[in-house]
Amino acid sequence: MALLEVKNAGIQFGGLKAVSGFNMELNQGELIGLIGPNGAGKTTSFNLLTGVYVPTEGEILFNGRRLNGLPPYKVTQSGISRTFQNIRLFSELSVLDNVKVAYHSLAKNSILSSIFRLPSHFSEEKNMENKALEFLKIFNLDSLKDEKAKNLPYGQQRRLEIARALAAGPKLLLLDEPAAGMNPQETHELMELIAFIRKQFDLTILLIEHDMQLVMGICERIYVLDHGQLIADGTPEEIRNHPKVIEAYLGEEVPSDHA
Ligand SMILES: Nc1ncnc2c1ncn2[C@@H]1O[C@H](COP(=O)(O)OP(=O)(O)OP(=O)(O)O)[C@@H](O)[C@H]1O
Repeated sequence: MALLEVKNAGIQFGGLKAVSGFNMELNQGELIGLIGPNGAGKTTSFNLLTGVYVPTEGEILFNGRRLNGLPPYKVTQSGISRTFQNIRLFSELSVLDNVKVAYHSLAKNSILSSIFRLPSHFSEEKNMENKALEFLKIFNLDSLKDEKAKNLPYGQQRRLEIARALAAGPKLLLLDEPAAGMNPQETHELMELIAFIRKQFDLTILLIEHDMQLVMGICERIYVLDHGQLIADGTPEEIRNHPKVIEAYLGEEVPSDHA
């Protein structure tokens, strides 16, 4: 059984079909790209997968369970985490607290034990802090744990957002343009980091990315959207030579190794 099955899913806003008849199957452990020209429906697809939007057509199954209509926090609890195209951190909170927030949404302890500051509250708090620090180490952000998130350079903010998404313990990680705004060196390091965390945490990763070198270099398969429709899916080689993909990208960035 596929980890994620998207069957003819779509959403309409007024008269606009932002995404329509979208089919996708992700298997455990795959690293898959989702590409398409501006406005093709990529972020909308992520919003469908994470409960931000409820599909107006089709269905989404995760581990065989129907996700349609689940609110975003329930989707996170069921094992799907994401990052955003425009970084969404708690800018006034410390780097460490930004990661700890992810645990709070999953914490087993009751609100009462927090209010009355029972011993279990403190041990869970300590536990969360240690786990959060482990993630920060992986992302090379541990020395910045007390810094406010807003003071980090852009590339580090992107990494922090991924660390936070990972801290929620997902099986499926959705990354929306993780390399946006990064320089080539940062992008290269990010590629290595993504490959590493996939192995280390036994993740399945779906990646939206405009950097074609990144997508073609690390993804096993690629889905291509255009005007809300899936126009192709296949290996990087198949996608690179696909006539519909080439047509969709005419006048835009052409997906090649050297893009
Ligand atoms: N909440 C909404 N209400 C109305 N239209 C929307 C809404 N969300 C998305 N759209 C429209 O759906 C279409 C797809 O947008 P989307 O942001 O998913 O594209 P994208 O492929 O992620 O583009 P980009 O690469 O520019 O980020 C666009 O025409 C957009 O204006």
